[in-house]
Amino acid sequence: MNYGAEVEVTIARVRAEVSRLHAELTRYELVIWTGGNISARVPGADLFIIKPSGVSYDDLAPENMILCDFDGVVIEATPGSNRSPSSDTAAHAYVYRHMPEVGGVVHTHSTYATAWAARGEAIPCVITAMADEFGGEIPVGPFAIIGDDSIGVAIVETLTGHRSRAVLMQNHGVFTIGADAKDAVKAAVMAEDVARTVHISRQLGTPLPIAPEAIDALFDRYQNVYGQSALPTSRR
Ligand SMILES: O=C(CO)[C@@H](O)[C@H](O)COP(=O)(O)O
Repeated sequence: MNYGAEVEVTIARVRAEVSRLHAELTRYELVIWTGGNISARVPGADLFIIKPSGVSYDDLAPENMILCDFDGVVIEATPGSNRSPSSDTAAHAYVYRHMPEVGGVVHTHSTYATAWAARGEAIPCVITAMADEFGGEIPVGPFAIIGDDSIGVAIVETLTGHRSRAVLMQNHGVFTIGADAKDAVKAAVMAEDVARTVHISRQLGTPLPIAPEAIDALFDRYQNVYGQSALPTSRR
C-alpha cells in the first residue's frame, strides 16, 4: 500500500513521534511492564499509528509501530504489520471516527488515577492545576470490556462536551485525548499528578471546593494566556 509521497512522509513522522512518546509514559512512571498505549492520527488520511500489544517499552521503535485504518484494521504489508496491535486499538479507532478534533489518545494505569477509577469516583476540582488543565472535575466512565470498541464508546460519551481531556474508566485506568499525541500524553501526566494531590488532600481532611466562576477564569487564563503566546498550549 502506498498513500502517496506526502502522506508517506507524514506516516513516517507520526511513527517516530508515537514511538518516542511512549518513553514519556515510563519517564513519568505512568505505566509498568507493557501496560498502557499511545496512538496518533495521521493528518491528511483516515489512518492512525498505535503501539504493538504486549511489547516491552525498551523494544518500541518507529518501525514496529502499527498503521491502522479507522475501523482498527491493520494495514497489511506496512512496517510492524506482522505483529498484533494494542488491545485498545478498536477503542482508539472509535475515538478517531467520532471526535475529528482528536489527534492523539493515551491509556495508562497510573497508580493514583487508577485508584480513583477503581472506586468509580470522579476527581473533584479542588486545586488550581485541575482548573487550569481540565477546567473542572475529571469524570468517570463506565466499566467496559477490553478488546472491542466499548471503551471508545464510553470515552466519546463521557468526554463529548466536557472540558476534561481525561476520563477515569471504572475499575480500569485513565484514557486521555488531545489535539495531538503529545497533548494527550500531557493530559495523562497531569491527571496522575492531580489524582495524587487530591488523594493526599483527602487523607488530611476535606478539600475545599473552588467556586465555578474561579474555575472558569483559571481555565480561560491557562488555555489562552499562560506560557508563550506564539505556541498552542500543547507545545508549550
Ligand atoms: O489495560 C489495557 C487494555 O485496556 C492495556 O493497557 C494493556 O495493559 C496493554 O495493552 P497493549 O496496548 O500492550 O495491548
